[in-house]
Amino acid sequence: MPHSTTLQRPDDCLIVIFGASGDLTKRKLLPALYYLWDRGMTPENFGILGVARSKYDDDAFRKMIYEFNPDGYDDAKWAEFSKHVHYEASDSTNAEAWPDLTTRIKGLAQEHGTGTNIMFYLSMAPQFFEPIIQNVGASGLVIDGKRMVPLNKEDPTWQRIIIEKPFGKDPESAVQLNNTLGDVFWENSIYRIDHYLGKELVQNMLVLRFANTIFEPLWNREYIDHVQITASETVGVEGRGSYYDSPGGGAMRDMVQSHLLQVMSLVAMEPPVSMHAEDIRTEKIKVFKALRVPKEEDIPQIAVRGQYGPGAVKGEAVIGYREEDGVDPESQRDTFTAMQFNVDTWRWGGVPFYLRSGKAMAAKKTEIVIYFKPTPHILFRDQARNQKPNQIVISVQPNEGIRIRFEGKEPGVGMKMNEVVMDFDYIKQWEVDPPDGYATLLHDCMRGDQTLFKHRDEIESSWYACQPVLDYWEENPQPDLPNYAAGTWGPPASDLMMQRDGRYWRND
Ligand SMILES: NC(=O)C1=CN([C@@H]2O[C@H](COP(=O)(O)OP(=O)(O)OC[C@H]3O[C@@H](n4cnc5c(N)ncnc54)[C@H](OP(=O)(O)O)[C@@H]3O)[C@@H](O)[C@H]2O)C=CC1
Ligand SMILES: O=C1O[C@H](COP(=O)(O)O)[C@@H](O)[C@H](O)[C@H]1O
Repeated sequence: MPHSTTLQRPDDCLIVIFGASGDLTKRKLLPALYYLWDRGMTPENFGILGVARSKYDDDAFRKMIYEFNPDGYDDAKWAEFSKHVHYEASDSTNAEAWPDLTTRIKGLAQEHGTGTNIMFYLSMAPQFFEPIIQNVGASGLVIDGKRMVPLNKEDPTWQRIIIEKPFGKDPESAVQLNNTLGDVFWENSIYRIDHYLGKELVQNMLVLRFANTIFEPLWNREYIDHVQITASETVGVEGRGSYYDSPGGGAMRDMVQSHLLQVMSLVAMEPPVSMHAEDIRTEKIKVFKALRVPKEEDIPQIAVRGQYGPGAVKGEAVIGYREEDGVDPESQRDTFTAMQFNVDTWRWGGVPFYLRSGKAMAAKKTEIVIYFKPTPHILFRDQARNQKPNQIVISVQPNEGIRIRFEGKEPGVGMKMNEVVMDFDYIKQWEVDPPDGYATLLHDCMRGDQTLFKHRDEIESSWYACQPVLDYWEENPQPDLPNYAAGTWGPPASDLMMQRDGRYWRND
């Protein structure tokens, strides 16, 4: 299936969301489905079934979703859309609940005329993934999960599963989860979601690189000095203290191993032979396989663990991580991680990729910065100290856009240079706010497009590159934690890591 931005209508299907009483469903999934429906991008025939243990019926569930964000829905349109929305109070982790659940699913498929196509969505905590997958497998609802291609074009029956993060907490658990999924579904029916891949400016990386001739010739070790990818957040752990402080939590697992390495793979991949999902994934997988697995002796130089203490974010006092509910007062968990990755390929030999992410930092921003090498010969000698490296800054959020920073002449007599910026501002250019990534990703799954979903090999290889650092941190408690005040750019060690290499984080 080629990756496409056309408004192709997906096949009829029933959407079954496990964990429907939770935060993700009301904050992201139902609004995204409403967004698609409002633009004619849902299937002609579709139904949505929310499943969780909380005691709602259809009407109470619809009301709960609507009341979470009434401004997000037009009343008349909601009345129409919500006819597609249903709820079953059931514990889907329990096999005994499944005969009734299966009957309800089949009944709704008949009511909405969706045939046997089903999109399952696991919007649950990770400990529930495996029992639910096994119960789905045993239900008999997955009739072609193991079929590689539709039997014929008149009968494009499918059952697909979207699975939320976190995808394991180490390589072993990721492999086990992949195996459980593989017992029920073929790889081409498994959609491991990463909402960062749904972000407009992340997808724009493919267009920037592969729809233009001016960038690609420079996109290699000859011209690029290093790459920085930052995802900083001003929020702390926001009531998720017990999850974040558990062995599966922390910034490395929550953001770096998952979202940031995915973003990095789009920066580092070779041009695919086509925009077919398989061709794009093939190139991404090669990047993950080329990720250097760090040696223990290198870890103190290439990885930094941070944890926020009390401070102030945007003028508001913030308690330290260790004071958060559900957090061990002596916790060693990383609320900030900075790490240097290397992609050991011909293109990227010697080019470090510095990734960092943290909670309770000075600003919310996600950006990719490509730093170019200095000119091979300095002509403007008296200005040499002002000459900054060229940069391409891809602002994923906020201020979505792409900015190219280069040297220009200041007006007036004499040759004084200064940094100037060519600015593609997404919102000014297109006069729209970027759609939420979940709308794109749900639409892609219903169309059978896996381009923006993760293959099992990507997940497993990304764990192999991160796990040595996690193990090292586990075995070597760090006495200086907390080591950054809330509202700052992270611990001094993160700046030192860059300075050792003669480089600096872009913190504007
Ligand atoms: N929220 C977000 O913004 C994001 C979430 N995610 C991921 O999405 C998934 C869901 O997150 P979120 O909605 O925030 O989680 P919540 O904790 O808000 O909801 C999870 C759901 O799990 C159900 N549940 C809890 N305990 C049990 C149990 N013992 N047996 C069966 N069901 C249970 C709850 O329903 P009930 O108690 O009614 O059964 C609820 O519907 C997670 O994997 C998360 O990592 C990813 C990115 C962003
Ligand atoms: O997946 C996650 O992402 C959010 C940040 O997402 P963003 O779209 O707001 O950048 C993060 O807060 C959360 O801890 C993590 O689980």
